[in-house]
Amino acid sequence: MKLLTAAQTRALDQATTQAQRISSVELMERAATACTNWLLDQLQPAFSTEIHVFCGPGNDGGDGLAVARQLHTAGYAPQVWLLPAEKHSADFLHNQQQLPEAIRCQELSARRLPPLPAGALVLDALFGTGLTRTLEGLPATVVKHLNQSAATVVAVDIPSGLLADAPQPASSAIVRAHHTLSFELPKLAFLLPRNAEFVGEWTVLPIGLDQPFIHNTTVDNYFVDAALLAGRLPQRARFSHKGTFGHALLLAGSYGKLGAAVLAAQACLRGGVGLLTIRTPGVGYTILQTAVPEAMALPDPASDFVTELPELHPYAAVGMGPGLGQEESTAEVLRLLLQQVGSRRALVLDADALNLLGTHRELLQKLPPNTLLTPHPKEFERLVGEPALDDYHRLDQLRAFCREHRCYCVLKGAYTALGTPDGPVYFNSTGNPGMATGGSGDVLTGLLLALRADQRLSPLDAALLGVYAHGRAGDLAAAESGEPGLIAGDLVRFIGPALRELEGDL
Ligand SMILES: NC(=O)C1=CN([C@@H]2O[C@H](COP(=O)(O)OP(=O)(O)OC[C@H]3O[C@@H](n4cnc5c(N)ncnc54)[C@H](OP(=O)(O)O)[C@@H]3O)[C@@H](O)[C@H]2O)[C@H](O)CC1
Ligand SMILES: [K+]
Repeated sequence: MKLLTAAQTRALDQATTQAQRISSVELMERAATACTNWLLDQLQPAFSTEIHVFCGPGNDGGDGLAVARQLHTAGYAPQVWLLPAEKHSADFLHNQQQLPEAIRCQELSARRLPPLPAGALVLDALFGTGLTRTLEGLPATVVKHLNQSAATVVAVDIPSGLLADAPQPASSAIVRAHHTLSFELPKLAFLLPRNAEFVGEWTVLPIGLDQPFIHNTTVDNYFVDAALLAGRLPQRARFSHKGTFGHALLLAGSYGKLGAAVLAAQACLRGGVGLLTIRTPGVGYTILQTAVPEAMALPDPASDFVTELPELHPYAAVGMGPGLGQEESTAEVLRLLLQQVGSRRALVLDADALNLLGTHRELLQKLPPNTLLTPHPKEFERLVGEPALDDYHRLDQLRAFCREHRCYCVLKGAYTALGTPDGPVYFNSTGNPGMATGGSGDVLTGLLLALRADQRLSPLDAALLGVYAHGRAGDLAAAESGEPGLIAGDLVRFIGPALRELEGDL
């Protein structure tokens, strides 16, 4: 799915009314119907539920008025609260006129704020994507009132006070919704860590907006769902051979951290690699040959760390990082690797390989094009050399980093963000908090290494598929073990089923 800016969303509304020859009031009615149906699904059949609909002066408020009317028709008794304003949108005024007299409709003031007890339902239709500045005065007081209440708050389109696509002061008054109902597409703001407390659970409600317009709109950000990945992972042809799926080299492990190498190796095999060779310190030889008999082991002459780079000739892809440690001799291996890997061999760098890049910054200039890096936010900060001011600044840093180094960078988080050399950022939709556990990143590295070794996949597709399948494996594992009980080894077991879901033209 594409993530449109607020301005693009407005243009999409217009394109839809033109293409479908409907009025904007009809579109608003559709949007309201989608919200009402969602609410009825949640409510039924608690007709006694106390419902308060808070409406602002624009079309978000117009949506709220239409929902109130529809809920009334469905047998509920919503109360409407209006924010006083000098001007109102035409569609707001239209829906205000349509409001049945039986609905209690009152104007808000600092002294007239309704008590909102636990069990009450609040519909936040104060402001939507037309927000132009931070809320102050009465609107901010109302938001504070909603946030202090014990009621369940459902935001129409976006929590009021939150900008859809731009940073805002940390002190901004923003509704903390339990649920957010977004029309047709999610918004960039939903995917950023800082906004989780405002957006709550979010749901996209399709309202039949113009698909050709969406198709032809160029965006900076995508939300990666199964539909976006359809057809990107071909089924294996009967006559395919190990060469098709590539021979990968994994440099991983150090004394006390061989588990990282084992997990990455197992994930690489489950990811479908043709052949896998692992370079570990001598101490890892027996461990790897026992734990991962499907892989070949190439022990380093040193017992505790990787200190020598093997001959790269046989390999289609090289992965380096899990559990390596940050010895100077290992940094030297990374330096040689960057010199020798060439531009045709795929390269995946993670964990200590990234930390070594952060401490040997001159090596950053040697990254071959299409290198795939998988930092978590702290590793990313070390890579770029300065902390991010906020989530949007971090996204800017990600875009700038990928442009400068012509690389792909997987910034790990709740909605893992894949930065690409040409600018677009792809936010992943799969995964769960159970995956915040040791070894989860090592599994991702192994899986990505396998997909980068696969000769059929572009660097972008390998990265998108790997990140999505990793999260999906986490979701399948959590369904079995629960989130707290999930361990990285479970992810390995579910890589196969996750990839199978993506295979072919699902
Ligand atoms: N996406 C869709 O397909 C549909 C969306 N719909 C809904 O429409 C809103 C967007 O409506 P819009 O009228 O553009 O904007 P808002 O309702 O968010 O608010 C605009 C009014 O609010 C004033 N405003 C803006 N910021 C502030 C502020 N900080 N303090 C006070 N007042 C503010 C603004 O006044 P200005 O002075 O800035 O002009 C406007 O009066 C979208 O979110 C959906 O809910 C449609 O229903 C159709 C389908
Ligand atoms: K809202």
